Amino acid sequence: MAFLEIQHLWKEYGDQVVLEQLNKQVAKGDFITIVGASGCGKTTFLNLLLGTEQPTRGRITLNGAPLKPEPNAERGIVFQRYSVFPHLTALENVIIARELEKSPVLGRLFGKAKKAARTEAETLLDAVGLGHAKTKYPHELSGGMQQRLALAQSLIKKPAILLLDEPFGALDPGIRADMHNLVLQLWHEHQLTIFMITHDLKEGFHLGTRLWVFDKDRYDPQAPGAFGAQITYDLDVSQKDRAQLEHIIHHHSQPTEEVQASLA
Ligand SMILES: Nc1ncnc2c1ncn2[C@@H]1O[C@H](COP(=O)(O)OP(=O)(O)OP(=O)(O)O)[C@@H](O)[C@H]1O
Repeated sequence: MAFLEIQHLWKEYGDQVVLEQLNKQVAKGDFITIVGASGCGKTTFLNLLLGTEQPTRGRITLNGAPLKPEPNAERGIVFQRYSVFPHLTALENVIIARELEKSPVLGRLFGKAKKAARTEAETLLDAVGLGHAKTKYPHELSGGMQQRLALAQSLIKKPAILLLDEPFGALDPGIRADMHNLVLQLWHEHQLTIFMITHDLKEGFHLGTRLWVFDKDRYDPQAPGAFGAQITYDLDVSQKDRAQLEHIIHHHSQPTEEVQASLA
């Protein structure tokens, strides 16, 4: 049985077909990077995995059981725009992620449980390189530091699956390289299965073990919403090889200037 299985998955909004007939199996520990033209349904797909959106048809199973129809601790997400609480310090931001999970109504933990959450939050902040910034507020942190904080917030819930929606899109190249190393380290240490959307094909190739291209096989200019995107390429990129990257770019049906530039 596959760890995660996507079966005949469709997503439509009204008469707009966004995703069409996706079928995939994902093994535990896969690091799947996702590229595709703007608006082709990548975030919608992540929302289906997270449980904030439901398929129109088909289903996703995790260890053989249908995914719970709402977000829960088994799936964590980090967006491009920072999702941290502005009025809490870095440490409090991580602790509250645990509190909201364990005590969704009160949003508070007490005594031993609170102490344990604090210790875990401190360890995670050290792990993401924010050990020196525990008492700082988000506005006092750089973009890269805020994304590190968002990662720590997700990881304290011990997700099996981490969903990353262009988490480094807004960061400078140097900071991005540091974040790549951090994500690879966390993926390994926490034995995560990761789905990550990126606009940077080179980044997808560098980080992933599989690279998925979302694209429309069929397009009707008279009815742009009639056909949805499919996963047109599922490439094993675990063995990094520049020739393979050239191949992907060559066969990508809509090679954008951005993609070409990323090779330069
Ligand atoms: N809640 C919604 N209601 C109606 N249409 C939606 C909704 N969410 C997304 N869409 C539509 O679905 C399509 C896919 O959107 P989505 O955000 O998944 O694309 P994307 O590939 O992530 O784009 P980008 O790369 O620009 O972020 C778009 O045409 C969008 O307008």
